[in-house]
Amino acid sequence: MKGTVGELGEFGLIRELTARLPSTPAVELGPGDDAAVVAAPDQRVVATTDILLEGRHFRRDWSTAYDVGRKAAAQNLADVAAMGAVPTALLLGLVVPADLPATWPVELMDGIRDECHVAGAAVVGGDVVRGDVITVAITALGDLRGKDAVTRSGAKPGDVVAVTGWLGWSAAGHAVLSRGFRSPRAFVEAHRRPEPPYHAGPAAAELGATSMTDVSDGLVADLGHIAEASEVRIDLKAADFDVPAQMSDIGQAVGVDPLQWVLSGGEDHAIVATFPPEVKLPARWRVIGEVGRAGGKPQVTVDGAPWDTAGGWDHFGEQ
Ligand SMILES: Nc1ncnc2c1ncn2[C@@H]1O[C@H](COP(=O)(O)OP(=O)(O)OP(=O)(O)O)[C@@H](O)[C@H]1O
Ligand SMILES: Cc1ncc(C[n+]2csc(CCOP(=O)(O)O)c2C)c(N)n1
Ligand SMILES: [Mg+2]
Ligand SMILES: [Mg+2]
Ligand SMILES: [Mg+2]
Repeated sequence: MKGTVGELGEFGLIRELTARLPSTPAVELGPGDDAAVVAAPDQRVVATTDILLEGRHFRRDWSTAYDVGRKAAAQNLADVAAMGAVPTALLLGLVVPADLPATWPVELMDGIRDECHVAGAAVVGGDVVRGDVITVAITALGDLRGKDAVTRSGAKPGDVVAVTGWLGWSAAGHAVLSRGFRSPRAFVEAHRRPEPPYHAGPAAAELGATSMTDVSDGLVADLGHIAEASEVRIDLKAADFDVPAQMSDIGQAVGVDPLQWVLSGGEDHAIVATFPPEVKLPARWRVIGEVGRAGGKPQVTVDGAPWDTAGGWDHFGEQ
């Protein structure tokens, strides 16, 4: 495709974007009208939104448009899964400058479409606006299939804490990229394209998870939200985390303790949940700690002590 977004124009761009979407029988009415119509057999809908901003969440010299699309969709679809729901639909709000090559938003859409396919969802609409900074604002919807949502507030003292998915890989990849390197590839790829374990969300709900969240900001920070909402203490054991040898090598090379990435690196969208101790967890779940009584202050401890550095990303913090 030749030319810029400005040359295509608003409706030319919308045509190019929507032309790339498969027809999906589950969606009653897709893009093209004032709004979409999505079936909700459950009569409730799980809804969530997250923004990716150029410079803050991605760099065009680090990630392709396709990568950004995969990541933007993943970040939202993981939130749906973390409620115990199955992702169904997604809407894309897109801000782009007029001089952006038209291939960029088109490849972004390919990435979003493909990540939706992984999670079983469909793109049902969106909006495009001209602006100075590329902004990808996604809203995702999901289906609870008649079950209760798994919130952040149900953890009970005595529960076990378990996680599935990657931890620290995206942060290690970010450390590599921000020092001007492009390898080790596995970590750089993890930063560009997280792989949330979508099916683990609804599976955890079926197993009887008492609380759940995805790890977007960092494990300690995100478990901190569970500790606060559930009014409990969460105790983690560092020895329960395996730090891959290659991650340790990167840590050595850049002078960072890799446990920092595992415990407070975000953007891998692992799923972490609490379960009653009698629940038999499938092998994909790693038990990493337990829930205790808050004793005054809900908090997350590591090996018995409060985690003393930042537990994760804060958009207004010092990074
Ligand atoms: N501008 C806002 N208006 C209303 N609610 C908001 C706003 N920003 C965040 N929230 C709500 O606050 C809660 C926490 O938001 P947060 O973005 O930290 O969660 P998250 O989307 O799971 O994490 P992340 O954005 O790191 O992926 C969510 O329920 C979210 O809907
Ligand atoms: C260019 C660039 N610089 C820094 C980072 C790291 N980063 C940005 S946002 C975020 C937390 C999740 O965001 P949110 O809370 O908005 O979901 C992290 C770890 C990046 N990805 N790209
Ligand atoms: Mg959010
Ligand atoms: Mg989340
Ligand atoms: Mg966040």
